[in-house]
This record gives sequence, C-alpha cells and structure tokens, in this order.
Amino acid sequence: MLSRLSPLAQRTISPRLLSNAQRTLVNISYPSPKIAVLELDRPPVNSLSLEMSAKIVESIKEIESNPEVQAMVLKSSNPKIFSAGLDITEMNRPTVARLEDFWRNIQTLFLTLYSTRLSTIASIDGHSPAGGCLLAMSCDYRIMSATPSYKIGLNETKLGIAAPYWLKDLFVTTIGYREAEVGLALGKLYSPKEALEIKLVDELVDSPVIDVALKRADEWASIPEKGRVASKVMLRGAMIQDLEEKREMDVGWFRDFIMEEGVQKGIEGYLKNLSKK
Ligand SMILES: CCCCC/C=C\C/C=C\C/C=C/C(=O)SCCNC(=O)CCNC(=O)[C@H](O)C(C)(C)COP(=O)(O)OP(=O)(O)OC[C@H]1O[C@@H](n2cnc3c(N)ncnc32)[C@H](O)[C@@H]1OP(=O)(O)O
Repeated sequence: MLSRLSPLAQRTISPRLLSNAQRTLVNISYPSPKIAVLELDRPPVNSLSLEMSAKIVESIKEIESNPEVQAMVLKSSNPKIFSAGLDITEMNRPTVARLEDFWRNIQTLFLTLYSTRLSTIASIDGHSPAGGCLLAMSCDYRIMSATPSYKIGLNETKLGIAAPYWLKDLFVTTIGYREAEVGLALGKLYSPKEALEIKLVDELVDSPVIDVALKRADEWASIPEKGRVASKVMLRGAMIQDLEEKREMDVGWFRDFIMEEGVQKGIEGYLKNLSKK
C-alpha cells in the first residue's frame, strides 16, 4: 500500500514506478460534493485480482457512507484500457482456498456495485472485455469512447470458460436474449459502434469520456434519492436476491469448473499467448 511508504518516498517516487503491492489500486476524488470519481489503478491492465475486487468494494462503501454523495463515476487511470476483466493468473493452477475466496470477492464486487444507492456512471475510455464489461454493466449508465479499435463484451468462451449464470442474466437484461445468446456463444467483443447499436453502452463520445461522464453524473445526482433508489431496487432486487441465495452453490460451480484439467490447460494456453503478444 502506498500509505506504508515514508512520506518522502511517497512524494518522490513517480506513480508509474510503483509496484502493485505499493499502490492503492484505486483512487477516489470528489469533483463536487454530490459526485465521487472512483478510478481503477492497477497496471498494466486493471485486471481484477482478489485484492483489487476487495479494494473496489471497500471504496464504494467509503463513498456510500457520505450521505451527501449521490453519484459515482467509475473510470480507469489507463488511457487505453478500462479493465481487462478478471486477473487470469488467479485462475491458473490456483489453490482451492484462494480460488474460492477470489470468487466470493468477485460476487461481492458485483453485488455491491449493482445494488449501490449511488447512481453509477461507467466512463469507458478503452478496452473492456469480460470482467471489465461486468463492471460496466453493473453501472446505471455507460459512456464509451468512440475509438473504433476499442472492444467490449463477454469473451469468456474464447478462454475455454463460461460466464457464470448471474453474469449471463445481467447480459440478457442489458442487451436482450437473442443478442446475448450469440454474443456469449461466440465470445464476441463489440466495437463501440456495435455496442451502442445493441445498447450494451448508452452513449459514445469523441471528446474525453470523463467530461461527459461528469455531466451525466450531475444530471443523475439531481434526481431525488428516495424515488431513484426505490426504482433501482424494483428493477435490480430480484437478481441480487437470487445470487445472495445461491452464493455458495455458485462458488462450488466456479471451483469445480476452473479446477478441471482441460479448463486449466485452456487458461494456461490463453495466458501464454497473451504474454507472447
Ligand atoms: C458453469 C460454471 C461457470 C464457471 C464460470 C467460470 C469462469 C467465468 C468467470 C467470470 C467471468 C469473467 C471472466 C474474465 O474476466 S476472464 C478475463 C478475460 N479478459 C481477457 O481476455 C482480456 C485479455 N487481455 C487483453 O486482451 C489485452 O491485454 C488488452 C486488455 C486488450 C490490452 O492489450 P495491450 O496490448 O495493451 O496489453 P497486453 O495484452 O500486452 O497486456 C499487458 C500485460 O497484462 C497481462 N494481462 C492482460 N490481460 C490480463 C488479465 N485479464 N489477467 C491477467 N493478466 C493480464 C498480459 O499478459 C501482459 O502481461 P506481460 O507479463 O506479458 O506484460
């Protein structure tokens, strides 16, 4: 953690040179009293390790604890990557105990972000595959850079794994059954234009995404909280309750699936290709 370094070291070491063990992993700022910005900051690609998920959850709770704050923008410190999704190394020959803990943290991350009383705006200025897309879909509103090379979607099948049932449900709820059926089977990653067409994102912008995200956060933050939150609970409550009831079953499915030898070989191969690239 950055806070473990001496004050002098904190001032003199460039943030670029810090290892992830020394980083805070996320940064929180408040551009105005009603708005918080939660910035993902886990180089190189903001992948979601156990510690990263726990840190995001802790940060959302910290922001929520201030009753004045109404909206939160979720962004990345990386100019080209929102989040590369789950940290694949967590699924590569893990111990069962770590793998189960990792998955509980991912479930908690989804449940916390999806159910927060805050209005959540995803400022997607870069690639957002798999778990990155999960983060974006868990927000209330998604704004993506129009840069054509960026990709968003659920590409799990390309790694030889499957999205868990609740991520599938979130995908279906967001883009509809038929598009989700095709997207999941093919592990499809969409360009920003395609993502807008299927409503995986709500808006594309050419200008810095964060500027528009802050504007939208202002609009969402101006809606009276009680009615806004009641509507959110009506729309999202059933999915949240369903996973709450099935959490341990889901941990078991995940563990048994990932620990299979064939799946392990697939993950190993995918990681090797990523590193070679
Ligand atoms: C029925 C039972 C159900 C069981 C369910 C089971 C599982 C599903 C679970 C959950 C759903 C979610 C799954 C996931 O999120 S899996 C992760 C999917 N993500 C990806 O496939 C993205 C992979 N990364 C990329 O495509 C690219 O890195 C990028 C994001 C487009 C960026 O490209 P760029 O060229 O800028 O960077 P590099 O590719 O050179 O990467 C730099 C560096 O980072 C490493 N890395 C990249 N992504 C990850 C990652 N997700 N996890 C860990 N490490 C990653 C990459 O290997 C490089 O490392 P190096 O050491 O070579 O520098």
